Amino acid sequence: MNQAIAKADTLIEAMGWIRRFRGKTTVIKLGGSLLEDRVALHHLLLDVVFMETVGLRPIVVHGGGKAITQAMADAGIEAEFIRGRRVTDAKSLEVVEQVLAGELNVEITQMMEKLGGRAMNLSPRTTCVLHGEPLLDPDGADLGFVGNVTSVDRDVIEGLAYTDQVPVIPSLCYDDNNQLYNVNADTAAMAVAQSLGADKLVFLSDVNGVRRDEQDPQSIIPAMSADTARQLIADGVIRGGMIPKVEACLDTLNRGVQKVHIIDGRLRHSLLLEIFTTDGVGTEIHA
Ligand SMILES: Nc1ncnc2c1ncn2[C@@H]1O[C@H](COP(=O)(O)OP(=O)(O)O)[C@@H](O)[C@H]1O
Ligand SMILES: CC(=O)N[C@@H](CCC(=O)OP(=O)(O)O)C(=O)O
Repeated sequence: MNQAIAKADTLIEAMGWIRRFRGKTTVIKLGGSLLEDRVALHHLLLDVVFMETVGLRPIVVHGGGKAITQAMADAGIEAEFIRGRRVTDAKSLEVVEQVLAGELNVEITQMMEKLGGRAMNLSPRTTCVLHGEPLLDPDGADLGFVGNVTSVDRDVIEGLAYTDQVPVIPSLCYDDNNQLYNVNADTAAMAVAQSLGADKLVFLSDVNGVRRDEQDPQSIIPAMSADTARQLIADGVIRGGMIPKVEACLDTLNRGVQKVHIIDGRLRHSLLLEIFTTDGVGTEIHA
């Protein structure tokens, strides 16, 4: 009996948070490192289904960097990255499209449906909601078919809320000439969050947050200012795949999204902990 009462207490405790965030949009970016861990992904999608069930509006944007690199290797193509972005020629783009739109997008949507939620895949193979243009590298490097999102079909995404469906969006966009581009998924999540005026943007990765020493989980920085983040990139403390993530956070804070978090998706219920507890987990970047 006491156990049942404790469960009821937990529900009552959650009520304040649920009221606070009901109807509010949270963009959740799933990284490829996390997508490799099916158990962690299962728990995470369960959190997303829970959020939707209690009236929050989660939107999932996903990458799949690790799976793309593996599929490219299988096709005999060597991966090359410049400042965390994959150089994408025509052949690589085919692989990227197959992995992101043909495989992961469908799998995530199906997993959510199996967990009792309703989800809708919005990909170039169904309904593409991201539009953009080629991304120009600041140092003039040729990135190939790498895109930058310039507009998002808000109406399509927001319309799904009326049918209780969670949008699931891969990081691909079309330009005006129907050319497809590979978009870094952190950048894509940022564009979606900005366009919808999201209340929260959460990056779920395979590290516990931004660390002073990449190898040392204890060196996590729980909160940092935009200036510190820029300095840590310049100093090389933040490198590789963490660069576009932090850059996306900085850009997002400039445009009115209130909170940006980088958290460990492998930690069970990290998403719910982030939203429904005072302390939160991972790294929060503030203006
Ligand atoms: N200062 C840092 N703190 C934490 N991780 C870092 C840092 N600098 C680089 N990284 C790397 O960034 C990776 C996360 O980026 P990425 O692999 O692109 O993740 P995702 O697939 O989730 O987008 C980490 O696994 C880590 O290797
Ligand atoms: C241009 C560019 O770099 N695109 C990314 C898209 C996937 C992605 O960003 O996946 P993660 O979230 O797992 O890093 C890529 O090809 O890897």
